[in-house]
Amino acid sequence: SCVHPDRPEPLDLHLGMFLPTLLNQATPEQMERFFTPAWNLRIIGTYAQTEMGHGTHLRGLETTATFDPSTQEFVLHSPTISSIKWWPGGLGKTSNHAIVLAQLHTQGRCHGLHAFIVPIRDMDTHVPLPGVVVGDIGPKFGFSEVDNGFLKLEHVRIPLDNMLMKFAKVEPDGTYVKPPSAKLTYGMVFIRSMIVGQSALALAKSCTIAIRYSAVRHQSELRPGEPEPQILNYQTQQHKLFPVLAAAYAFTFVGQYMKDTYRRISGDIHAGDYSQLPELHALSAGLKAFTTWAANAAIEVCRMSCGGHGYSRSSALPDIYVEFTPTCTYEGENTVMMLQTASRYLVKSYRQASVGQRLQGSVSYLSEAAAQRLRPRPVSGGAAPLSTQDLLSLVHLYQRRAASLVELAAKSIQQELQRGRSQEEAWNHSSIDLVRASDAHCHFVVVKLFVDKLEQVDDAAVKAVLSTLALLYALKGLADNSGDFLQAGLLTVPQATRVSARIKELLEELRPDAVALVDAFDLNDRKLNSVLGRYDGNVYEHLYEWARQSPLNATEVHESFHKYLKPLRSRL
Ligand SMILES: CC(C)(COP(=O)(O)OP(=O)(O)OC[C@H]1O[C@@H](n2cnc3c(N)ncnc32)[C@H](O)[C@@H]1OP(=O)(O)O)[C@@H](O)C(=O)NCCC(=O)NCCSC(=O)CCCC(=O)O
Ligand SMILES: Cc1cc2nc3c(=O)[nH]c(=O)nc-3n(C[C@H](O)[C@H](O)[C@H](O)COP(=O)(O)OP(=O)(O)OC[C@H]3O[C@@H](n4cnc5c(N)ncnc54)[C@H](O)[C@@H]3O)c2cc1C
Repeated sequence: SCVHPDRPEPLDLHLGMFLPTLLNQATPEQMERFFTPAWNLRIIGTYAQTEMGHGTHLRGLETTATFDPSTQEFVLHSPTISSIKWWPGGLGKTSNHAIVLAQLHTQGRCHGLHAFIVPIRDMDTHVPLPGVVVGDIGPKFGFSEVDNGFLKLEHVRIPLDNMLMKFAKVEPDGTYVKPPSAKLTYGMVFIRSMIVGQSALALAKSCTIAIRYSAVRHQSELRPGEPEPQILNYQTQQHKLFPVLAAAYAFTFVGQYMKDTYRRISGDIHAGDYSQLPELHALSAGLKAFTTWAANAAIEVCRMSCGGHGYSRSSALPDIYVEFTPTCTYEGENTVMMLQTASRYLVKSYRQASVGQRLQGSVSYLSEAAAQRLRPRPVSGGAAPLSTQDLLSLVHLYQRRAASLVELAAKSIQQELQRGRSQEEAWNHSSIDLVRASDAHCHFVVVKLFVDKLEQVDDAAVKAVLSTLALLYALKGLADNSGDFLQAGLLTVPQATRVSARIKELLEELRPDAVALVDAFDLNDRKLNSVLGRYDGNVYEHLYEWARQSPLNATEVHESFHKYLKPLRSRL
């Protein structure tokens, strides 16, 4: 990571999952035996959970770890082709250890998924150990620097104390001791929380490149006879890029919040208080999905906004895209994560609120919504007056949209049940609504955190421009999702028209500050690694320079001319 800052590389899983999983799930003795050498890079580890046949449905994983009390060992085994571990980063060639997730069998019973530390390569020769079949899975969409691997375990024996036993335990006689909370073994909340910050960084990089380049690039005529304007002066260009800029700021604040929340709640967990784990799981799953989906789409908007040069790898945007897009899939596929937030949290909370329970945390608004439903509605009905200036009223609007979509999803489940479907069938037949509800909930959380953040800004000028960005973020989201707001009776058609007009004004207001706002992300040229996004704006000279370095230009006449073209021509 020192050689390629922010680029994927073979040690990512070691640093991002192997070490943190040890920190969270290893006993003090295991910390000494594994963490210290891992910290010193003698042990290089990866996190091997996904199998060829299953990534999402963890209960469907097939790898087994069977305890043999006669030797005090676990026998790790991949019983089928589909049970071969598949995808772990750094597994193919780099790692000498893996944390393997396997179904624990002891005393003839299966106790579900547990984590085991499995040495896979000889510590001196790096040759795979007996019974370990390991290799690289081949070329991918991107990530070519990373040896994502496969791992087939053939009755591989590891000592009893290689099971991560901070929570669940196996005694020497094979007795299984349950963890204090079954949910602790899921893990993954750490990385999901951190991915939110990665979304912000990917957005910040992309819009820095696209906005700087749009200030350098001149194209077409705005007024006949006048010099070609900077493309950043076109309203459509601003409409593409300024909402991305606003989202980059929003997600930066949400990323900081997620980091703090993770620290706070994981502190409680270490102290034995698990009460906030559901909130942390729901928030990290939902915001991981919400921010990665948004960033994934926005990177491509930025790339296309650079015209032809955006397609050149010199822009850095193609690499940013292929390196970022797997965040929508790994660490929990996004749709599945949205459904976790919806089901396990929003719908459950909705039901609790409906019977009058007061809710805490990010869903407390569902209590208010439930209370409002009990009050008689005003006779006039209709949407409340909308202020395109007042951020707090917009937060409230997002909150009411989320509440209404949660209600819609919960009602859909109810209706499906009344039709005689089973709970699971009713659930599947409502899952489009459930994902929509989660999306709206996350959108509300993002808008709220952005607005909350403004309260902490003292500098009046900074506060003013950040407020403009927050307003743009909120109104653009309103315009993009106007169907939801209209359907929920929170917006009228004339109000929607006013929102579009206000967005245009905000774009114009932001134009003079746009370049300064991306400079404020403080991403240096080395980190951006983009010819189009250079700080000095000297794009064309360096584009020419970059092309001259292309391997095809190493010789004036390419060997293909002598090998193929010339002989072919002589035969014609
Ligand atoms: C799909 C689910 C969420 C559901 O699993 P399930 O066993 O069917 O569970 P359920 O019945 O829905 O829920 C049971 C219960 O467990 C809770 N729960 C679920 N996940 C967590 C968690 N992480 N923390 C805390 N709690 C969790 C749920 O909310 C449920 O709670 P409840 O019973 O309602 O109170 C889960 O299995 C899962 O997380 N799958 C995704 C797998 C994944 O994330 N794999 C990542 C592999 S590593 C990787 O990709 C590395 C990337 C490379 C890089 O970072 O560079
Ligand atoms: C670059 C990269 C690196 C990775 N690194 C690692 C690693 O280091 N370690 C590791 O263990 N794994 C790793 N993975 C694997 C990754 O975690 C899984 O691919 C991911 O969890 C998704 O699981 P899946 O592939 O089984 O997708 P699937 O679950 O098969 O998803 C396919 C489709 O089915 C849908 N679907 C599945 N279940 C449901 C459901 N219940 N409800 C509705 N729709 C559903 C999904 O929404 C999706 O549209 C990596 C993957 C990639 C791409």
